[in-house]
Amino acid sequence: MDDSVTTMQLPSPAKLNLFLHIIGRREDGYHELQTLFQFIDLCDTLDFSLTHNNQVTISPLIEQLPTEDNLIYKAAKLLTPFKQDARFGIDIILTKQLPMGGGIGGGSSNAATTLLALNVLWKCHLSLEKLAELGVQLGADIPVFVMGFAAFAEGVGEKLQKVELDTPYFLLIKPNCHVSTGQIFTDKYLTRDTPPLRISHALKLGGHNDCLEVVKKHNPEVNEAYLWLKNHGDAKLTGTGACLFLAFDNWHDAERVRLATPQKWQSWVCRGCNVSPTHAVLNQWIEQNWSECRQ
Ligand SMILES: C[C@](O)(CO)[C@H](O)COP(=O)(O)OP(=O)(O)OC[C@H]1O[C@@H](n2ccc(N)nc2=O)[C@H](O)[C@@H]1O
Ligand SMILES: Nc1ncnc2c1ncn2[C@@H]1O[C@H](COP(=O)(O)OP(=O)(O)OP(=O)(O)O)[C@@H](O)[C@H]1O
Repeated sequence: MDDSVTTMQLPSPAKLNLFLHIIGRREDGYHELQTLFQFIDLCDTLDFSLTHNNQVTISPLIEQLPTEDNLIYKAAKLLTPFKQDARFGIDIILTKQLPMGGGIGGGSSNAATTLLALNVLWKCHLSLEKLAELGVQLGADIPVFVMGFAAFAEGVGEKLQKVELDTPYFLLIKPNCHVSTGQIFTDKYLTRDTPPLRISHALKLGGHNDCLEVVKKHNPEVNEAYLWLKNHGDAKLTGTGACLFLAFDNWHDAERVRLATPQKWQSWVCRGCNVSPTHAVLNQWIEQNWSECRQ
């Protein structure tokens, strides 16, 4: 195998929940959702190098996160039984840009990117559907990153219908707090009875985020940032927070508000995407290395 097919660099994007309705709770504690996922072009980067030592290494270490708990490591271990050659290993370099505990799915995205890359480098030849089925064992947000299209999602977030959405610019703000998804979903004041919508209505009418009130209650700084952003338009919370976002028709307006954002909060202007940046780059890579991929 030549060098071009033993290394791969992929972007690992964030997602936004344009709305997040909780319509019920399953017996296992997981919640039945209706949500609209769109990717944004704010990304981590993962560099993969194939090895033949049967090891999975990840660098640099994420502070306070043992490698065994890193979703990248867990994703690699999930694919191990499907490797074409048991000696295959992988060295992964993670360049982190996405804030953690922000509700933008950085960890889930990293896991999905790893599944997609190793499926090719380790010649597992699994379908996207099979990778999504494996991924959901690690997290409800992983399937949408594996499938790679903007989607209306139901179930726990894994039943996906592809949608074509406007692609506005978003101002994204991260208040200085880390929200635990588990804590929000177990709060007794969380409302879990939004009536289910048909996809056509959901796309026409939009929606809200049922987690907002509970997240604001636990995190005064989210409330403060929400009130600030609301002065500029229809501010929304993504996932279980802490990140908030606001859509704009053009980059200049978004950047103008970003420049006015209190400096104590991290802020970005990014663009909504209907195709995951991971898939855009991966498809190019596969085209360039097609003959080796098929072996
Ligand atoms: C809030 C969202 O980000 C919206 O996209 C997701 O629903 C959360 O996805 P995630 O972080 O991949 O979630 P997981 O890692 O599977 O679960 C984290 C915790 O959230 C709760 N959880 C998650 C998803 C869901 N539909 N119902 C839940 O109750 C579970 O109690 C779990 O303990
Ligand atoms: N590769 C990874 N990158 C980020 N976090 C990871 C990773 N692997 C495991 N984690 C753990 O997952 C937690 C959630 O991180 P993540 O960046 O996915 O937050 P989030 O955007 O709030 O996720 P979600 O919206 O899916 O709940 C982190 O606090 C961390 O403990």
